[in-house]
Amino acid sequence: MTAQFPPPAPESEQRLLSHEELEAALRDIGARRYHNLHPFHRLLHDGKLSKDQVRAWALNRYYYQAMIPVKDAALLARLPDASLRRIWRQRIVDHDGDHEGDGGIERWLKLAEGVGFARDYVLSTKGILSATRFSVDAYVHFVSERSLLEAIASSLTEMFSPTIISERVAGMLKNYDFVTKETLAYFDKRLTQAPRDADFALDYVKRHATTPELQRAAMDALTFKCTVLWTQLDALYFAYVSPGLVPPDAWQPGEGLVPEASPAAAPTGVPAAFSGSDVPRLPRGVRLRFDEVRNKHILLAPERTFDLDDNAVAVLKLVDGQSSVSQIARTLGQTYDADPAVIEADILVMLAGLAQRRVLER
Ligand SMILES: O=C(O)c1cc(C(=O)O)c2c(n1)C(=O)C(=O)c1cc(C(=O)O)[nH]c1-2
Repeated sequence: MTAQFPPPAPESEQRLLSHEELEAALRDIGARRYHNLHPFHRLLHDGKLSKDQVRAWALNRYYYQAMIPVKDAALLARLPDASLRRIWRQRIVDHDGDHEGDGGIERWLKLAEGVGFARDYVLSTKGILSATRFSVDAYVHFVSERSLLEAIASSLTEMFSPTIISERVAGMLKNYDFVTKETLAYFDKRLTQAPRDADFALDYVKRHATTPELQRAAMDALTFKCTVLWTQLDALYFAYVSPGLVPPDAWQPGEGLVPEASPAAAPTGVPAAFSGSDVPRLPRGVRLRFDEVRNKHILLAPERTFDLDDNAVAVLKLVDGQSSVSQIARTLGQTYDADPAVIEADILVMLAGLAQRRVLER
């Protein structure tokens, strides 16, 4: 039997690269794997996403932002000398700020609030996708467990971020009327912070990757980090673009938002309860629609969508601006062979909920 030997590594993996060659190899990884190439980012920058899809991005990315200083603190704890720690600790200050209301995390919260989220909902991280959590946590673990060289090399994606940030900010301002320059203020500071951080990390990697094996480890670390970013966009695409399968417990459009002021609101802000003789109707601009991608009915309101359960769909199909609640209950009673009085009681609760969210009026 012929023994199986692993194929010899290509020459580039065995030879010690010059600093220029190493940098070129690292940049090549970014050119092929950085998240600017992901379809979700293309859609985001080209203005092809709905407001809810942009919200899903802002909400999920918050978790990345919140964990970056945790990752940097793990790395800082492993740095052996004060001169390195002095440099690295600036990253934590950049994200956490020097005082309440300052720093990158705070600016990202403003971004999330700018697209409609309630701050506490974002801070709770309740609605983020599990895949976001897994990939961000994997980055923190990687930096805590691998060699210092690999930990530092994994931050080198920042070499590529100024280009994507410029593209993103210009594209989003041009294409979304609900996005303002103030909302995107987070990115202003990144345009100077990222190159400063990347220069330091690149210099460190060049000086410490002194064997072909160490150079390979640095390249692998950068590849891993590109995957961390890419996976987050895969998860967003799958849940909120196509096929549009939002996992249980993840954010559903309409959740965690600050209620928008609406002229249809009652003066007290809370609409009075419906009665059987009321004739419910959809306010102007609100429509019942079948979402082909998600294969279910949704209520489409300006800048918002609401998921509906089967009962709500059955009722809303009969909301025609002419039938009273009691008439709708009678029709459903006949259709489902059920007691109209019981149905009416259920409908009244459901309609009150929809009216509170300003997608139903009388
Ligand atoms: O907007 C982006 O596309 C983008 C990318 C990256 C990156 O490449 O890792 C970072 C950031 N932003 C960012 O804002 C940030 O604070 C950051 C820290 C790090 C890191 O690995 O330490 N990457 C990034």
